[in-house]
Amino acid sequence: MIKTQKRILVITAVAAERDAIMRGVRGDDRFEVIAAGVGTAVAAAQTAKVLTAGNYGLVISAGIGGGFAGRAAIGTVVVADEIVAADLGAETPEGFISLDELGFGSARIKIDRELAAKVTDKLSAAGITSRFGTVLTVSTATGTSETAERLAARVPEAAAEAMEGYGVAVAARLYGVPVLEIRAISNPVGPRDRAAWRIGEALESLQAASSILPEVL
Ligand SMILES: O=C(O)c1cccc(C(=O)CC[C@H]2O[C@@H](n3cnc4c(=O)[nH]cnc43)[C@H](O)[C@@H]2O)c1
Repeated sequence: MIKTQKRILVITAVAAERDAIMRGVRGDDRFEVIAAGVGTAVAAAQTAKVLTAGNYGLVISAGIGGGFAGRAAIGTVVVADEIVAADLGAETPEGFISLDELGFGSARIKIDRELAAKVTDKLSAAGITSRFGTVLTVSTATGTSETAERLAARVPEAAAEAMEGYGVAVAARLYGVPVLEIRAISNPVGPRDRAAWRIGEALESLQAASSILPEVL
């Protein structure tokens, strides 16, 4: 397999996610892994700052995430086929209007299917339970069944949610660099029960998922 000579930028939210990924890629110096902070603004700004300074062939938004019921169970890995900024739009008495419907661009970023398939195929071969799915980017982590149901109705193909992917993807698109999003599921999307988040299990899955990246990219 021909490997990319360009560097690979991985953007996480927090240091624990960054460290799990660094353990996974085992010192492969093509990977630069940065804990940028929580949310799209800081994720986009940090991504753009790094891309301005370097020669990168791929950007990955990675970390833990919430899984939609019946779509992505705790400990499994979701590789995005599309990233959707699910709350970017306008609220009206009749319901939510997306950025696309408003005519202000798109809240959806498609992922290169071939590239994402290489990752999921390798994850499966390594015995890591994973799936393709749409990953939502939200500004507020879902904390009620009502919001979970509203988001699932708004984006029926949603498998997971997190808080940075769209920001990372917008910055990468600006620089013409392909993007992936990889989420290890730590909690269900639904009523907030922070004590029930399986962060350790998700970080182990994130490390395991990262360990296949040097071979596949
Ligand atoms: O407290 C810890 O030890 C710890 C270790 C690793 C990560 C965290 C986080 O809180 C990460 C926040 C990050 O996680 C994403 N996330 C996870 N679950 C959800 C969710 O249900 N809805 C939205 N986002 C979620 C998100 O990308 C946050 O930035 C703590």
